Amino acid sequence: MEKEKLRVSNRGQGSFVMKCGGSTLAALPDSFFDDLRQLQESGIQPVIVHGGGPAISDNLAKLGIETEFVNGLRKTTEDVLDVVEMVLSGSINKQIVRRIQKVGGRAWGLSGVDGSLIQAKPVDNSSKVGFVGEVTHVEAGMIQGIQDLGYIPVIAPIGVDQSGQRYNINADTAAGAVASHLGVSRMVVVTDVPGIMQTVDGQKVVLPAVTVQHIHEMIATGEIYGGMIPKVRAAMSCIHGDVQEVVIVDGSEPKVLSRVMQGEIIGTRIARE
Ligand SMILES: Nc1ncnc2c1ncn2[C@@H]1O[C@H](COP(=O)(O)OP(=O)(O)O)[C@@H](O)[C@H]1O
Ligand SMILES: CC(=O)N[C@@H](CCC(=O)OP(=O)(O)O)C(=O)O
Repeated sequence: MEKEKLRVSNRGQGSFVMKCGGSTLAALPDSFFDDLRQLQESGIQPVIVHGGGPAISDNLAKLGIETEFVNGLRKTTEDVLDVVEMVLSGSINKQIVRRIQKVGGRAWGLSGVDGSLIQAKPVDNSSKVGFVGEVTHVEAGMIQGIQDLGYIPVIAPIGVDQSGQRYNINADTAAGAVASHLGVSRMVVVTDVPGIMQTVDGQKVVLPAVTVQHIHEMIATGEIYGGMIPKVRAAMSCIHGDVQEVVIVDGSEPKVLSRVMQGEIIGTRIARE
């Protein structure tokens, strides 16, 4: 166990977890995936955890299944869960794999169910939100095995427990848990805004860095709301472990991933204080 932990943490230095939000997936240019491929070829080992919230909502609407969010989490009935798994583990996961392959990269898609990669239990307010899970364990060795074979792991955020029950996990939460268990030093959250924004003197500005205290204040004042809340929560919980920083960036910025990896000040950085 200790040996496995050491292997995992040594590996973390050359690896990063990228969370790719459903809000931005369709808009990501081929050059984004080409940048990712080049990073991998240079010896950096990316891991992707993706969302797909808008595509889930579209599919639920087509099927006439009602959907609602409780504190940012989708209320997940058995019917909703079927669609969530179909969209995340199926179409979205394979779409990302194909886009990486299209630019000559190597990608291996799987969900948290495969090999019990993401183990989960019901969230505390499951009586209100249904089959929504929180992560109890991530099989980091499996992710490394895929990396050792030369592939970029592309992970859909569905969790599973020992009884075989599956859970819908918010993708930011799942990415934070993967980053922590893998012991990477950095998580990059790719979304549709250039970072955490605040209105200063009537102008919207991107904050280059935020402290945990500032995040709490911005949530309290409503300046951080909706889909940004699970991102900052995931960031605050993973920077307590091996993860040194979480960077929130806009996926449409040219070469955004390599710029973050080179330490350029871009997007919003949440680091350990
Ligand atoms: N302070 C903030 N700065 C920037 N975006 C914010 C902020 N607070 C809330 N948001 C919202 O968070 C959204 C990103 O979350 P979300 O739509 O869930 O994206 P994703 O699909 O990438 O997870 C932004 O489009 C914006 O509407
Ligand atoms: C529990 C919960 O809310 N799960 C999310 C999972 C997808 C997700 O998080 O996608 P984005 O990253 O695109 O928001 C959902 O059902 O929408």
